[in-house]
Amino acid sequence: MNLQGTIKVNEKNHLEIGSCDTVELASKFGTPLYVIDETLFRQNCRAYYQAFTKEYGAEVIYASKTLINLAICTMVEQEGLSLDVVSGGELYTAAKARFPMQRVYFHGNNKSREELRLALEYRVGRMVVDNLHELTLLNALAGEMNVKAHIMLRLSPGVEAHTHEYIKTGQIDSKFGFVIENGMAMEAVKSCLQLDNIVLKGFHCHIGSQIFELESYVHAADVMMNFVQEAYRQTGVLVKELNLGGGFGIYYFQGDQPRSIKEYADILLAAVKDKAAEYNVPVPKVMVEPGRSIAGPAGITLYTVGSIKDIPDIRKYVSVDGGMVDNPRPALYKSKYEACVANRMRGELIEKVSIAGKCCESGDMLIWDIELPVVKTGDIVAVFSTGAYNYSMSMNYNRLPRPAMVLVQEGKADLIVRREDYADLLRHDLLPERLRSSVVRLATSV
Ligand SMILES: Cc1ncc(COP(=O)(O)O)c(C=O)c1O
Ligand SMILES: N[C@@H](CCCC[NH3+])C(=O)O
Repeated sequence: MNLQGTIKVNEKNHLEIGSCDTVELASKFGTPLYVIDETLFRQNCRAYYQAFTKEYGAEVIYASKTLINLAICTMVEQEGLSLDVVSGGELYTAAKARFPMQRVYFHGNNKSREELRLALEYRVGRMVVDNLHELTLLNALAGEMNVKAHIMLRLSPGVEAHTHEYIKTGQIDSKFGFVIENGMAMEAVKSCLQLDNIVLKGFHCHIGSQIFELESYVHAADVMMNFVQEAYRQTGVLVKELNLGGGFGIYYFQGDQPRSIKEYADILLAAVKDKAAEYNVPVPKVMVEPGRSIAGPAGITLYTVGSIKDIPDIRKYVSVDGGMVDNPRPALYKSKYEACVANRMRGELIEKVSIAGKCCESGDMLIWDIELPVVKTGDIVAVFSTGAYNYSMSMNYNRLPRPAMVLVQEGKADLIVRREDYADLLRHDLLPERLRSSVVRLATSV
């Protein structure tokens, strides 16, 4: 078990986070419960700020798809990071949190007209343009609104990151960005020059997520800097900004060996500098877009154990009160997690169990074959490293209300996302007048 941040075992043999006893958190706020360690979240922001911004003047842009709400946005702002948003909803959240719009980057491979208009109205710092349709639309909208759109072009560098198939993004066969290899990217640069309301500021790429091999980033930096030079040579445009995306991996499970954020910064910035010299172009301003490595380790999820089904010599299923609805990653990517019995951290008897969710879905398994102190109904199970892509990917399948989220620090626990109730589930349901009659007649029964 990799206890990170303020997570520890207290004198009651309970799991503690942010100096809060998790058993008390579960009883006060109910379960399932997302718990965010404010100290670790801020420490991770600071580690990035120190390694990239203080050391090299690079900009760190928190990827809000990882986890976003008013409290998270506020902390990101306070820690001096910028924000990457990929939808009108994320943008609206940032605006409501009064996030400075100049520090917002708007991503997405299919932004709608309304989303683009909203981003222009808010005057976001950079639009990260993914395709020609968007470029044309953006130019037209900016013209109508009498503003200029400051953009970066998202490029597909053809770099394969060694990670799960579904979270790779930099390879050529991908829905994201302009492909460099086949000339699409250069055509896009040329198109920008024809468009009156577009100001091309830089290039962007993102090669994937949960990446441990820093060499993949060096490769991407090489391809991108080569393109900076080529674009300059072919069009006379010398961009001054290079956004190399996010993707830095974290520890989830034994065998995961993340490098330090400082190493990541040193290697990446050295690569950009070397390549600038090699390709004879000025060193651009560098940006990175971490998400998982800031929020992931800072979150845990608490569940209460309900039914336990023991199939002798085969498997013992321990069912909890959440599952794929609050953490779809094991079902989607076969992601592995570590967990503990939060109310009995050091148990004598250890047994192998599998932790199941409560959805009507055989694939709703959180953890297969984990060794835990003998688990009983009513125990609190804590799953680690759930801060990233859990709440943000949660759903209401089986009409399960989404859990609450608390922010803990130095013994204080504040609710930052309220638990959904049944009324929330019906909030958007409408009953047409013709169904309201107490006698519902079938169309055929005339
Ligand atoms: C464009 C872009 N930037 C940044 C990120 C953040 O990645 P991560 O959470 O792996 O750091 C993602 C997600 O993969 C992304 O698609
Ligand atoms: N949602 C993915 C990673 C983010 C992909 C975004 N480009 C995960 O949970 O690992």
